[in-house]
Amino acid sequence: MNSFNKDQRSAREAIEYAQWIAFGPVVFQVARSMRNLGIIDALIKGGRKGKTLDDIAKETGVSEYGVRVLLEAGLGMGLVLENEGLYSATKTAYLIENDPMTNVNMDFTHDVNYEGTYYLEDAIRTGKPAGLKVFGDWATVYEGLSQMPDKAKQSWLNFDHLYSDDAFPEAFDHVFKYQPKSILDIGGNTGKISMKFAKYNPDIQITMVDLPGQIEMAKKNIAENGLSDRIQFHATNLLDPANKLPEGRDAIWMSQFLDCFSDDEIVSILERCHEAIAEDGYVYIMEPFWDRQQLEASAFALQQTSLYFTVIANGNSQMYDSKVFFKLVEKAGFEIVDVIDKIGMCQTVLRLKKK
Ligand SMILES: C[S@@+](CC[C@H](N)C(=O)[O-])C[C@H]1O[C@@H](n2cnc3c(N)ncnc32)[C@H](O)[C@@H]1O
Repeated sequence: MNSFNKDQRSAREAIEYAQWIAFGPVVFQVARSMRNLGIIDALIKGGRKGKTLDDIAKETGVSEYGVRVLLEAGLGMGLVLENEGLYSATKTAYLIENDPMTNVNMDFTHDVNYEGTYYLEDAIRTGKPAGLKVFGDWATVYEGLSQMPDKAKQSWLNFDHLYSDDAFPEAFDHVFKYQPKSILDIGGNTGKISMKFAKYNPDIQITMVDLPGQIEMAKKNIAENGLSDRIQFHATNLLDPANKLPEGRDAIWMSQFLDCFSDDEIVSILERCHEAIAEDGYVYIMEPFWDRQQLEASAFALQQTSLYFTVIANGNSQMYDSKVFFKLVEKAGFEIVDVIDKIGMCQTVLRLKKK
């Protein structure tokens, strides 16, 4: 994919596009309100023939005024069609209502990022996640994740899981091909992936590494799934270079983890992986690199997700361009042995060995 090397819009399209950007937050809230108030659902149920504004107001219980302003905004946004007073839904409206990826992205944008993104400019100027204050007084979102309001936490988890869930078991086939006996799952979060490892292979010894708050969350989930005897825990903050990793495992797994760190922090964590891993072991990294996506829509979603890291998560990380990331891996003393694209919806799996 190389769609970023020329300006593909005519002057007229550029004017329209600039207005989309100028009204971006309004456009977003209109679509979300139409979804939440049942207006898109009513439009879809009206089929191609469509429904009158009155009918939609009666059906949804929203005032005529409310339906009118949303429908009119929806016309300009390409969500709504109008023919002789009858309103119907477009394909885009159908996706806003029914597409799981679109819904997870919208909820993540609203529940986690919307308020905080107001402070994006401050975040860029200071290198700090200036929007995180809307949730609490933490240095990074990860310290506060287990204490975030339920709705925000759920939308965060849904977002995180959407992009990694469908990468399994395909991603594991690339790990178990080399028959590791022990594995570190770094940044294991809820314990979901450690549990998948445990179920995939009954003999492998698993250690999950994460911050203390997440380890507590994971311990509970793992106990509820009856897998406590299979998984050990190592609570640590890897931002501190003095915090070493448990040694001697013959595989290290990190999925959607290193994107939580800056360039220098990634090198520091990988250097500690280098120290900790068995001499002939492999490090596996699963990341959604925006430059390795098949579709422009996927690259777009990842490029915009980077700003969540800037303003909410930690102020200094992102969804990486693989060209930038690969240099960091090599700087830490690793050689990239395999690059496997098209894992699940958007992931790439890297296999590294010590140089
Ligand atoms: C985006 S989640 C990845 C979850 C999981 N690996 C997956 O693929 O779905 C990142 C994880 O890294 C952990 N993490 C972030 N900063 C950390 C730090 N400084 N030390 C240890 N773990 C950290 C977070 O707590 C979180 O569980």
